Amino acid sequence: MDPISNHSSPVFTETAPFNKSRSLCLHSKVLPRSATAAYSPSLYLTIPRKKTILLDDVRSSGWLDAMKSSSPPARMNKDINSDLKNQDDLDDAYQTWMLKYPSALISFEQIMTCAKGKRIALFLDYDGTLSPIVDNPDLAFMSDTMRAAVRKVAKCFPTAIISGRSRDKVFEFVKLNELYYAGSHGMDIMGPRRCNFSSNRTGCVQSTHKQGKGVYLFQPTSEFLPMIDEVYRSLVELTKDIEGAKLEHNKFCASVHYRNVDEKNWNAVAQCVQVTLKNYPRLRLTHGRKVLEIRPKINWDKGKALTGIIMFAAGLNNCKDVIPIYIGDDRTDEDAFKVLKEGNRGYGILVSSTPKESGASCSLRDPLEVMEFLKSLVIWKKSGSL
Ligand SMILES: O=P(O)(O)OC[C@H]1O[C@H](O[C@H]2O[C@H](CO)[C@@H](O)[C@H](O)[C@H]2O)[C@H](O)[C@@H](O)[C@@H]1O
Repeated sequence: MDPISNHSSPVFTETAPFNKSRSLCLHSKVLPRSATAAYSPSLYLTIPRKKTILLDDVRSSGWLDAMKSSSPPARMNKDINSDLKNQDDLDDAYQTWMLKYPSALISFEQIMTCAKGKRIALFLDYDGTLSPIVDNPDLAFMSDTMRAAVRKVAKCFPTAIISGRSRDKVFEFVKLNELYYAGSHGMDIMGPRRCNFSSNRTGCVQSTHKQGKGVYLFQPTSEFLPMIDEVYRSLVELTKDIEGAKLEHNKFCASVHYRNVDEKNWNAVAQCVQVTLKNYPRLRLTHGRKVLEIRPKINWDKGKALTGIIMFAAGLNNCKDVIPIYIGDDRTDEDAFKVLKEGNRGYGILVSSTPKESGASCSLRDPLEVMEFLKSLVIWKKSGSL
């Protein structure tokens, strides 16, 4: 597989021939149509009385279907025989699915044969990839053994975490200094000072991380912060009577969790989000696993973040010999899989225990298999197979 050849980023543009002081600037395509236009301040949001009209909106726009299919359903507790039969069917379906998305563990040797002589760059999603999905997002801790595996693999290959969570929050979970972090679905990238993110260009600033380390920050949507704050506050208010609904402020993105909401009330959650979005035309909706996420309408996602980190970070600027491996479980990870697939470069690995369509090229069943894969990478590197 040809890694990062024919690379062209629609987002980062180089302003000078490459040298150590090469700088980044944002291509105008990235910026929202009216980057400087004022947004409507302090819109007071209420759910209109004519709920039926909104409900129709929610149904016709396909939101409810998308919400239902956003996460594998929990196994139903029927009688044991039919449950076993269902399980057999599910296993068969999974095996068939794996013909198209082979296990990255089983295909490990094959993947590594392609990586021989090249530099691997590793990209990891957090929730559902490094930590199992749990009901309370505040308690999605990764295990110490997973942390140790990530620490070891990061010593062998440049490693980045690309998450929908805010960068600070995902750092609190992962707690490893030696990684790149891209929070808010890639809209908040932090790299060490040695990387080539440059200051004095749109969105690039020098900063100091909590531990006092010098870092570069790349935040293409920083102007949206007040708007996201406002939307977050409005949605907290709007959803406060919906039992189980939970708002999460992910800095450049507001997330409305409905995992713990009774399915009969999902309409109400969707209505709150839909009525809010109508007042903020510069924001858009994306679906995650039992979560609706509101984020800036700009040409930036996990795929662009992956491209940016490869191009300008970790000394990987001569990308031709870099082979990116991206591991993720969520719909938003599909943006990164797409970048790899379209560029015919590297490997997208989908983490899923149920069959689903994906742009990934192989699969892993769950975070435990992800950990096995990371350990295999370390063993491979240490065996000098490069
Ligand atoms: O890009 P990721 O790192 O995968 O983050 C995506 C979202 O993950 C979190 O929500 C998901 O995991 C929770 C904990 O297991 C689960 O309760 C929730 O239902 C899932 O959607 C996180 O809370 C979100 O903010 C992220 O956007």
